[in-house]
Amino acid sequence: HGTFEKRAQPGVPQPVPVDLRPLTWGDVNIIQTTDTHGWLEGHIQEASYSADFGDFASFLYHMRQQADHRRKDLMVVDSGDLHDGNGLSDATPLDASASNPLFEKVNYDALSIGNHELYLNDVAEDTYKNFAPKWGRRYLTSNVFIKDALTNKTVPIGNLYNKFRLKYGTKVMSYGFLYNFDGAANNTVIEPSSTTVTLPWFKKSLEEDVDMYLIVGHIPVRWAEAKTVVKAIRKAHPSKPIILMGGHLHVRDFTVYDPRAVGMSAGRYLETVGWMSVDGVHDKACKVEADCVGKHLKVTRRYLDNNVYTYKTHGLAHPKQKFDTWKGRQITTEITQLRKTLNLAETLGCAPQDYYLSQYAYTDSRSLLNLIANEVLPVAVINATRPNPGYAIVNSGSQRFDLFKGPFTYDDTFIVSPFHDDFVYVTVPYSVAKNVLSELNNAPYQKRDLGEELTHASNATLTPGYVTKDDYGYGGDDWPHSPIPYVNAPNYIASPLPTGLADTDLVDVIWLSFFSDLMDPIIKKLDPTHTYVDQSYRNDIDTNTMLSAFVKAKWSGTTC
Ligand SMILES: Nc1nc2c(ncn2[C@@H]2O[C@H](COP(=O)(O)O)[C@@H](O)[C@H]2O)c(=O)[nH]1
Ligand SMILES: [Zn+2]
Ligand SMILES: [Zn+2]
Repeated sequence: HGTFEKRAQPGVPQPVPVDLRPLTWGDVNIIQTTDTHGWLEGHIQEASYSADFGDFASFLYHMRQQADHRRKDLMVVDSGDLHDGNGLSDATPLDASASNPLFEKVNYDALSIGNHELYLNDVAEDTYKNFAPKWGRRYLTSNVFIKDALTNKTVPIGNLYNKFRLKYGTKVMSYGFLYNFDGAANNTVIEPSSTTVTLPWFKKSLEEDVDMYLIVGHIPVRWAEAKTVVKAIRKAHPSKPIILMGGHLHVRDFTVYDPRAVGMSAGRYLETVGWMSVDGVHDKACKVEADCVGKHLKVTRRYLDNNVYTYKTHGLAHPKQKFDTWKGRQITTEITQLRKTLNLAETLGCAPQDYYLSQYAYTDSRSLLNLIANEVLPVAVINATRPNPGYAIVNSGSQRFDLFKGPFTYDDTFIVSPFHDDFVYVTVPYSVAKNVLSELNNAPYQKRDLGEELTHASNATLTPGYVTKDDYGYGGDDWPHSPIPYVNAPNYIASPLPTGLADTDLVDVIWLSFFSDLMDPIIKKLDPTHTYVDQSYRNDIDTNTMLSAFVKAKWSGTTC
């Protein structure tokens, strides 16, 4: 094996190198990234995921060399959500404007759009005008449209579909589907996949002569929207292989729709790179489709930890071979330069301990959400000079990652809390304020189904990490880890409710403009006698800057 070279910061514990099982290659092989959310630098505080996008590019070079050696087809795909979660993509005035050019240096065969490319008009416009065209027909948006400001026409952001032929002869029909996302910017339209599959263009695309169908989508593999597309293709083609490379839930997952149709998603934040091999795409027995109905494809899946040891082990034909490529080094250099330009490593303060997003219950002092609710909101958001006491609420989904002990940098503000929502408020009687949070947390909301908590037998010498059980059971994780606990949190969290108040006393209820569409009806329901108008609470603090303001107020001045 290659030595475990770390890009992680000095002092970051190194995983004990292990024997990684060789990957299985099939007729057709697929490498997937999804929900990278700007993490092109990799994880400098977590050695297991410490490779950067330049290393990933070098890995792809070696894998493409192996595909040539084996004369097997290899596709590289991405399923969207390219920003919101890292300084590289979020520290520029227009999100992803500096990170997308880096992303474009990796040659993907098919890509699709994520919901994070669609929350803001200018980001959707930039994706349509500048990012999608860079990929030609490879940027797939079968059910995502934009109102073109120049022509005033509503057009696909990328391509509805793309039929292409791979190097060793596999003919692929590819689509890009987004889940039924209902929070998109008003210059975009998301068409339910159940509608799309009934349209003439889709039906006509099914008449093309191809060997397999590839659905690259920002769509959870087990959700109805995904199954709708698979079923529609299966109805037209009883045994053509169908491969869905999904995402959005930030989980490692793999599912079997039928003996010749499978779906996979490769986690999040460039922690994971998905590997799938499919044998049977060119099965000579399938002269006519009827001959192979129900005949299982031979599929393997593997969730690779994004680190150089993994890439060398699986990518190099022999351990002494040089791993770094010129392109890989160029990307790494540009990432380093961009981090400097954006000043991402600037230390704002010193975190006294680790705070975890999902490893501990929200009530636990090691929970990040507990820190946000009980310290950040009271210190950095609530304005104590106002006549009424404040009660601040945020959605737990606004917090994106763990916060580690030690130097807290400008980059960390985007890693943990990347969004820039304003705080708005209404002044209501305490009788209303005390019921708002429970109403919010009982509201209908697409909770993240992160799959069942894994209780794999943990081994003390294993580094903590993903332990995944999917439709093929355990064994998908390339690197054996001890499981990290996952604890669900309420969808909304709040600062402590003001105490000692009578029901008629007034309270400023403060929340993020991101979920005013939920809040306004709740306030109305709790106090039908009043018509409240949301007002801006303060113009100097948003979801992102509340964290930097708190760190400067409470954690600066101490040396780590
Ligand atoms: N406060 C905000 N929360 C947001 C915003 N955009 C997304 N979100 C949260 O993220 C999840 C979806 O994330 P994904 O990576 O799984 O697609 C969403 O459910 C919200 O909770 C935002 O602008 N502000
Ligand atoms: Zn995502
Ligand atoms: Zn998403």
